Amino acid sequence: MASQGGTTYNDAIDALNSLQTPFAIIEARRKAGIRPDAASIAEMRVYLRRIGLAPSDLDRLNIIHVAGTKGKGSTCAFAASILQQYQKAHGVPRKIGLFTSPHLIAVRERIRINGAPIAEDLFAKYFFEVWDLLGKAEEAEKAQGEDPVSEGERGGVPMATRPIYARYLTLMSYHVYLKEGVDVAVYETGIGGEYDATNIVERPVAAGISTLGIDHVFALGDTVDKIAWHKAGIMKLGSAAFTIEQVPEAAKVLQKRANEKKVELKVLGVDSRLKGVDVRPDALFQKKNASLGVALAEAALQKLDPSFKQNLDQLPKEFVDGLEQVIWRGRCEVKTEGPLVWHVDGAHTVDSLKMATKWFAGECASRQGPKALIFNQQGRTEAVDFLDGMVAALKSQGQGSFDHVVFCTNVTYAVTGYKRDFVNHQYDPAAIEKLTAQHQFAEKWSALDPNAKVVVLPTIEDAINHVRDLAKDVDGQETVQALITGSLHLVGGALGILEKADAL
Ligand SMILES: Nc1ncnc2c1ncn2[C@@H]1O[C@H](COP(=O)(O)OP(=O)(O)OP(=O)(O)O)[C@@H](O)[C@H]1O
Ligand SMILES: [Mg+2]
Ligand SMILES: [Mg+2]
Repeated sequence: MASQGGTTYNDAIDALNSLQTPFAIIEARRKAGIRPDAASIAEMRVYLRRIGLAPSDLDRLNIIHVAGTKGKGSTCAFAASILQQYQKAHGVPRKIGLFTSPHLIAVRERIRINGAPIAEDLFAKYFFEVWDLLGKAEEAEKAQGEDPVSEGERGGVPMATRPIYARYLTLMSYHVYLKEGVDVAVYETGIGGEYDATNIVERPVAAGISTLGIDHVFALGDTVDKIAWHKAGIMKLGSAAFTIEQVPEAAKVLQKRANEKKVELKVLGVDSRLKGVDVRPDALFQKKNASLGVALAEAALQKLDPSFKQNLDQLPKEFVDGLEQVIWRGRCEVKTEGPLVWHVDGAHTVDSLKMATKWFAGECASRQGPKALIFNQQGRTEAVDFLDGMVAALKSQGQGSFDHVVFCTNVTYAVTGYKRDFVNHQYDPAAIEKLTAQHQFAEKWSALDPNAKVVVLPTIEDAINHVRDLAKDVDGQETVQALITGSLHLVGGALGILEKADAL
């Protein structure tokens, strides 16, 4: 597909959506057991070359690289926010990049500079520059009689002209950050580490591995040690490496791989200098993320600013401000709408859903009134087993159970359907149409808690309106406490509705 003369942000998002792997192909690969492997990295290097860059060019970005099952994005946000505050006070670093995934409200949120998502026009400009460079380079290689297939060939499948969605954005981010003169960039891995598109960086400033657990079982393996092997792949000889305390199986693998790579891996406890710092939410997992973020920022500043000296007794003011003023949308957010209090969290794994439910329970402790849940997770059959943990987590906090439970799809609006930034070809369209997953969730929840009033609704907008209606019936001091969780797409769509157009 050519750029078709389009130049706007919407054109770019449409072209980007055309790079999604369709559901049918994902299924076929799954059945054939095709997983990301070393060839994925080889291909990324070819694409990088085709946009005129060598891996050594990425050294200029002074990359902080973060992998982990949970807390990657939060850790990255802490590190970037600290660097931001440091810059305000010292003028160093000049420009801070932050590359994260997935997006919550708009695709361009994944590529930030100095805290802000890149502007729509800039996104479109760089998007099509990369698009055209890739097209022309492939043509030129073919014209010279080079076989562009052979280098990145995987199992006889020729390399596509352009990489798939997430990898395209990774590639584009390098182009953007180098053109814009970014001198430190914080990168969240997409899936895993070893074979993730972000792992073409050879000399990061530092690598950080956040909490490990089970997720992406098909790509990474079904045990925490297999998963740890992948995440350990971002540690590089000559770069600082940090992690936090992990379950023993994971810790062992990380250490073993660090030894093999001759990397000194520092295992951080909760940083004692965080005492008195208002890290939100006030939960252990977030203090671990913050501790990792601090260590990564320190490692970067040690390289970028010769006058920076680590203070082991106390965090500098810029660090405290960075931690306290960090903005990381869709995680543990509270929004009050009259007699209705929304709690929004994008948790979508077993452990993080328990965590999110406990956080919600804590928030509910001081309020009276019914509790409502809006939940979805699309395209993961195992998600039905996540529900037990949530029921148990609420009970264990002495908060009883949800009175109302709503399962909906990630389709944003009842009338207009998906916002462009959320179009997703990777899910089974028939299952969305029939609300298959949602009916399974409903059946399971009714078995777990026969007293709950469970409903299945087609869209996020319908679900929100349903809960808003509940709030019309509460009296006096009561409020409806609502939790929206299970998927970042759900949460992003919900924030878009709750805050209208200005959610970004
Ligand atoms: N260290 C942690 N351990 C367990 N749960 C966590 C941790 N950090 C964050 N969470 C939970 O996971 C949610 C997502 O956090 P975050 O965006 O930082 O993770 P991520 O690793 O980037 O996840 P994703 O897979 O969505 O990219 C948070 O809202 C919180 O509920
Ligand atoms: Mg994930
Ligand atoms: Mg993330």
